[in-house]
Amino acid sequence: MAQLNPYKPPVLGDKPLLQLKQLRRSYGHQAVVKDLDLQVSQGQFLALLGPSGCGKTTTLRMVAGFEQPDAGSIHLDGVVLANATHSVPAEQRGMGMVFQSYALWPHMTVGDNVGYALKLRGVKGQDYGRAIEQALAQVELAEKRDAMPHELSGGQKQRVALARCIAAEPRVILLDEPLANLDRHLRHTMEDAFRRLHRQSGATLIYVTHDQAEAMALADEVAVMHQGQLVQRGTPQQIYRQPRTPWLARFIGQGSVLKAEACGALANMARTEGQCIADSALLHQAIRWALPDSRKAQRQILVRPEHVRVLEPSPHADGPAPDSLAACVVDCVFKGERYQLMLRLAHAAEPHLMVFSHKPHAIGALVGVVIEQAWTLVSGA
Ligand SMILES: Nc1ncnc2c1ncn2[C@@H]1O[C@H](COP(=O)(O)OP(=O)(O)OP(=O)(O)O)[C@@H](O)[C@H]1O
Repeated sequence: MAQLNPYKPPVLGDKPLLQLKQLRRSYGHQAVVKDLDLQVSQGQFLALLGPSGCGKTTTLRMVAGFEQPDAGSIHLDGVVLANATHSVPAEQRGMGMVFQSYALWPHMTVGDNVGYALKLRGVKGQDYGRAIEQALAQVELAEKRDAMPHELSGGQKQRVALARCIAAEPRVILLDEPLANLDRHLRHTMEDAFRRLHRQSGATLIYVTHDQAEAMALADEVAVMHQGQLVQRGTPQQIYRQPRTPWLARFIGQGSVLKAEACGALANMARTEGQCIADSALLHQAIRWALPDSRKAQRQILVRPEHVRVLEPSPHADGPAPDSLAACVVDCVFKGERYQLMLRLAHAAEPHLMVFSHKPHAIGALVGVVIEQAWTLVSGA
């Protein structure tokens, strides 16, 4: 008999449900996934984020059982699902997968699409009907049970695909860019649907995306991949506020990576990565001193636009205020709620700084800026 309510309330387990250990996969001579270690707890919503081609889908396909690792292993609840010599078939892994293309059967009603896996398992009668009803209710499509797929919008089709996955009672739901085919408005609606589903069901989800805004909005943790490797993993807030490397700092959110010289009172910056520096005078001095030909120790720092204040030029002053950095406006773009400015910093090794402003600024205007805080990065990474 089918278990009609497969999911428990969202409780994150201490022990990982899914473990990827030193996972490797190559195609020909190209190593696509390199010694990847990743753990997912019961009830967790993990986003696997990275630029196109970084190996996210290959990783997900190895977890699903569509690809076999060359080395390393995948474990579910302590049981080996796959390694280089052994692979549990995809249909025996207890995984559900939702793809970019909804892959619904066009000749079946929404209800029959959702119940397809149950029927294969021999579920019939009231149990079958109730399971479909519950799965469709979770994605708020109960009223579409008798509709045909071609009568649905893209977002509705994707919700049916999700309901079909839920109805099959998987232990882990794997989602491969499920919103990639939808327009911006629908994507936001669907993000709400995913969040609600996770909150209400406590399902364990791994969500592959190259869209950082989507990953941040949805997941309780984000694992960022680059060139087949895990770069950093943490809550969306940690990934945004505390990126380790210049690459990640540029990939997530908006911001400028500047060089800062570390000497004298700034010596700590030479040694310390992963530190928030909230001393404007110190930061300005470090940025001014980091000249391109400097042989002194330098550190790269991340400056987010929300941490930069643009000073109004005083009509009487010849130059910028003494406690600010001098800059020239090279670009000003209207973004609806604010303007995004690109500034060229005078006397800095890395000349460009992105900032926000509530007012437009003329290209070529001279302004002063105050950098209120910055984050130190691993240099050279
Ligand atoms: N079956 C295959 N045969 C050969 N190369 C492959 C195969 N599948 C993937 N690749 C290559 O492996 C690399 C990683 O692909 P993968 O699909 O895992 O990346 P991704 O991060 O999911 O990218 P995207 O976001 O564009 O889907 C790419 O360079 C891709 O061309």
